[in-house]
Amino acid sequence: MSKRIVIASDHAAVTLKTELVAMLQEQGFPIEDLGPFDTSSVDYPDYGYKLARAIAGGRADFGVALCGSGIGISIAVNREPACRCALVSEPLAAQFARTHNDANVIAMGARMIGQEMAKACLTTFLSTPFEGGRHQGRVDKLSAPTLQPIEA
Ligand SMILES: O=C(CO)[C@H](O)[C@H](O)[C@H](O)COP(=O)(O)O
Repeated sequence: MSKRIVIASDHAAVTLKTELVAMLQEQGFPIEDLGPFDTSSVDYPDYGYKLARAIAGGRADFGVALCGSGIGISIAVNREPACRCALVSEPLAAQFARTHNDANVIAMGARMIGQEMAKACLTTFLSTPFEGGRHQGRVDKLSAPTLQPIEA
């Protein structure tokens, strides 16, 4: 079954969001756009929360989170324990986000990278599987309710 994707942004990344939605639709992904739908100023924590709740609630398998730098919305999404959100600006980082971190949300900054680079990052992200193995235990630690100290 095709991966279900949700996408959200703030005002700074509405144009990039529209481009990525069109690409994903062309590629046949079920994609839900959580907004916003115009460039009026909004707060990235609100849309990061909306996206994170959609992932946590099982409405989607993967998320695409966008803002001007990608930083603010990635911080917001990562407050939801079910989300592993990776901020990337080139495809190798998108690849590692999947192979090593099993990231389920990709964040990008519309004021940091061009549309073609963002498309390349997203394509890599969605086509790269998690490697498992030695990475599984580390990812499990990320998903625990709290991080645990190691013995000194
Ligand atoms: O979260 C950010 C910075 O880490 C994003 O770049 C936002 O899009 C940015 O802060 C919005 O800024 P604006 O001046 O209100 O457009």
